[in-house]
Amino acid sequence: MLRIAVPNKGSLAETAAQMLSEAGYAGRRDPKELHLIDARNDVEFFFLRPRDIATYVGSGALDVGITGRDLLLDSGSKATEIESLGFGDSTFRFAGPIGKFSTLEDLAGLRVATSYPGLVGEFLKNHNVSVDLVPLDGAVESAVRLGVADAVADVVSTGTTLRKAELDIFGPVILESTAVLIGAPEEKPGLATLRRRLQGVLVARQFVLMDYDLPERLLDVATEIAGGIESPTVSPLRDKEWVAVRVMVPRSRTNQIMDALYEIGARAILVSAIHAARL
Ligand SMILES: Nc1ncnc2c1ncn2[C@@H]1O[C@H](COP(=O)(O)OP(=O)(O)OP(=O)(O)O)[C@@H](O)[C@H]1O
Ligand SMILES: O=P(O)(O)OC[C@H]1O[C@H](OP(=O)(O)OP(=O)(O)O)[C@H](O)[C@@H]1O
Ligand SMILES: [Mg+2]
Repeated sequence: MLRIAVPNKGSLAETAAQMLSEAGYAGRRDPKELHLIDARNDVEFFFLRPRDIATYVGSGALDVGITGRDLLLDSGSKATEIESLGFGDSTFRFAGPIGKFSTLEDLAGLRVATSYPGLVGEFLKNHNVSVDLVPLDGAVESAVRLGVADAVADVVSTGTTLRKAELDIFGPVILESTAVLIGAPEEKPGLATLRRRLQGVLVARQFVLMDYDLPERLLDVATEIAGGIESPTVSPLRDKEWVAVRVMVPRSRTNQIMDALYEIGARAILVSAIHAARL
């Protein structure tokens, strides 16, 4: 039975649970539930703090887990990143009082507050800048105003928290993070099925099906606009000069592609959602 660690709280928890449910796995009914056996799918879920997941997986106590790339690197665990899961994107940045710092070197010898000391310490070491790290549990943006640090290093998503604290980002990007599937040093049977299922969910989220009718002589031009994953499916119509075409297209480009196809002469363009996929 594959043992899977899933975030029980925080930014990643809801989407992770949703993704597993779309992949056909059982979900917990009570948000306080910490353990769930899904016998039908031969997996066992452990709901843990996202920060701790890399530790459990790295030690081999659990086989795989869902966490943030930043949390994985911060933990120093032996777990490895298997693939990104298309949600929980964030950037990890330095920030300080507006206009005070411009380069990483400006931080030398100063106090930097963070709740990711492993990640930030490693980054600074690689850049030969020595600072006094101030480890905090969260809300690190307040550390400058309250005088316990000169700058912070933290997760930035919309930037709202930094603006409210009157801080500004500076220096190089520490890390581009996203939710990732991580695995124990030794690969376990059952992992391939989980990966295929999660990839199916990603495909279903990222693509739509597009059907349209087209004069056959325009097929090459239409294929330039939307080529599908391998190649478009083309079916005959009763009118011999026309064909029906079906392609998968990236959801984010749906309207541009519809406009372009209409422009060259496609008609009856219909878009439908994909509920599940194995490519
Ligand atoms: N806006 C965001 N705020 C915080 N973390 C985010 C955000 N967007 C994505 N993440 C990612 O979520 C993970 C942090 O999740 P975690 O549950 O530890 O923290 P949290 O959402 O700050 O929850 P809490 O502070 O309540 O513990 C990291 O991988 C981080 O990059
Ligand atoms: O750029 P933004 O969209 O404002 O998001 C980033 C902020 O969100 C997170 O804080 P969270 O609410 O998790 O509180 P915490 O710092 O106590 O973890 C993170 O630590 C940043 O402070
Ligand atoms: Mg937080």
